[in-house]
Amino acid sequence: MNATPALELRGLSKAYRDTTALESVTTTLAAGHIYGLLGRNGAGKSTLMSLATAQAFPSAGDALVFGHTPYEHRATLARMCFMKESQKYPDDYTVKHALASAAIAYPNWDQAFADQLVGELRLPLKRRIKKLSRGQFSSVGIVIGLASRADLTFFDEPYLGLDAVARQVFYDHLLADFAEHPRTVVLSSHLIDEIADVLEHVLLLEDGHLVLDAPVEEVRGAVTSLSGPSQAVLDAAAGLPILARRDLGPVTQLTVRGRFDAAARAAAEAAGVGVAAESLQQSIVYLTRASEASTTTAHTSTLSGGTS
Ligand SMILES: Nc1ncnc2c1ncn2[C@@H]1O[C@H](COP(=O)(O)OP(=O)(O)OP(=O)(O)O)[C@@H](O)[C@H]1O
Repeated sequence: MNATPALELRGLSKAYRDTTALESVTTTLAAGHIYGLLGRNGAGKSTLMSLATAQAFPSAGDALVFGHTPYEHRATLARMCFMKESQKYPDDYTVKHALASAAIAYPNWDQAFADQLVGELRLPLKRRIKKLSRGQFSSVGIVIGLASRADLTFFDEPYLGLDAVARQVFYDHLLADFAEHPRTVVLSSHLIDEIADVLEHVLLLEDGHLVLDAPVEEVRGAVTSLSGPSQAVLDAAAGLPILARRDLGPVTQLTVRGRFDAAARAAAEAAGVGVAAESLQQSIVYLTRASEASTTTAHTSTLSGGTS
């Protein structure tokens, strides 16, 4: 595997007239992994992708793709694919035209794979792009994003309008094809739990700041909920940072930062305490709230996580 990072962002910022869309984002995306670029509406996800793919210029800082500034380097541009949620196509383009253009543009294009995806996603090849439903439009992006096999592929909210079957087709093919043809994939989303099983690493943006940059395995299960008789819950949580507490008469529900291994879980359960690892989405919500509360200056959380 190439040791040059797929993407290196150094103090990357983007300001529009009255909005700071991205504020001094610094991080490194190693080659050969699937990253989730997460954040609420307006957090800066699309802006980050546009800057990384040379579709917009930064106000400060830079984005290096495989060691090069992409807008100065044609060969690097050819290694990237960016499927935008608002991808533009010429007015008279049919699905077939869009796929034919992609076949020319992307050096690693796999036509057989594209044909298979078109079939599974039931895309009408002869229909004009502008006549497609929202889900069909997203499917075109999925076919191009996957079949291009670009070394660095960005999918900006790829599932918009897709039904459950089509979303599963996407996730299944992404994982299977990634295993056979390792590359770097960045998926933006605000539906964190839906894509959690696909991701290896999460980057969370809030108001243009990178507030979390951590492997999924560090985040998932880093927050645990305990519920049961108050004293037993407090005993089970001894020494762990408490992120939230709710008392309902004699019952207490605590959310703590920390993992419960099999022995700790068994001991807590023997004392009548229910133990549940929080989902990736809930863990991210709790951890970012906690980091906001404990520091007002440092923006990026790395997770050390208390364990039990
Ligand atoms: N061309 C522009 N001119 C002015 N402001 C812009 C422009 N593009 C984006 N912004 C602003 O920058 C911020 C970040 O926008 P961006 O589209 O990157 O967010 P996002 O995380 O992709 O959001 P969403 O999930 O809603 O797609 C928002 O406040 C947005 O309104």
